[in-house]
Amino acid sequence: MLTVERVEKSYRTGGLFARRRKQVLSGISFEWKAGECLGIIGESGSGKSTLGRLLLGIERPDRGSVRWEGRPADERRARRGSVSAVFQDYTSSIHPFFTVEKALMEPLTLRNKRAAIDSRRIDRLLEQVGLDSSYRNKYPHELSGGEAQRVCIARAVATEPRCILLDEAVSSLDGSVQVQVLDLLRSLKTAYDMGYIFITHDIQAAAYLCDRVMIVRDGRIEETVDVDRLRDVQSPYAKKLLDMVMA
Ligand SMILES: Nc1ncnc2c1ncn2[C@@H]1O[C@H](COP(=O)(O)OP(=O)(O)OP(=O)(O)O)[C@@H](O)[C@H]1O
Repeated sequence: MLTVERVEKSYRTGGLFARRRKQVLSGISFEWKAGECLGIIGESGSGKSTLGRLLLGIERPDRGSVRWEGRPADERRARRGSVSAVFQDYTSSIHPFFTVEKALMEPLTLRNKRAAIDSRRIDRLLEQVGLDSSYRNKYPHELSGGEAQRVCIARAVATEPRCILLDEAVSSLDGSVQVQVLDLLRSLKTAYDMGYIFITHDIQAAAYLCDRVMIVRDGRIEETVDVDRLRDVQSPYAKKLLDMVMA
């Protein structure tokens, strides 16, 4: 389980020695339970990716806490087996000189340095993301956007975490490829019995994949609602966001 309590985050503005700070997240508290698919939605600049980095322990909050199974997210032990991530920029997520096989081996060998990785494991991972074994020897520049993102997803599931955090992971894919990747995520969720934290500005994509969405505005949680009650949102901002999609 992930527990986020009263998180605050600000950044210095105007250079290294500037005193002024911009508040990016304020009073963020929520829980994510195993198996759940939680959408975090909001407009550009609302603080979604900053929150994602705090959940991954890449950055620390100024105040408040982010804990996986009770341990602070910035402890590697807390994250191991708990969470992995897929980002928007699939081209730079895979080392340009790594074959797909090497890219998939990396998280497995990091987790278990001494174990020899069974090559059937690589084939199985590829198969699960809809790619055949001929992809093992391809380099990132030989992959389409959808294929590269499938490899990133295979990397994320390789260590079988409880949760995958997806930050705008389908946003730069073409419409039909987006739906294919969302369908893939749905099937992997069942196969691996895991959940997602799905960060996006796209309410439709969030509604397709998630059980619950949290609407973030100017670094605060505006409203959290179950997807099947999305039409019942209360806050004027959430209503406006929805109307823009429904129009
Ligand atoms: N490392 C940083 N240093 C300074 N300011 C930052 C930093 N990271 C983010 N910000 C600022 O924090 C605010 C929120 O950014 P963030 O990327 O979290 O928003 P977002 O909702 O993910 O937006 P987008 O959908 O456009 O990626 C922005 O104003 C951004 O300029």
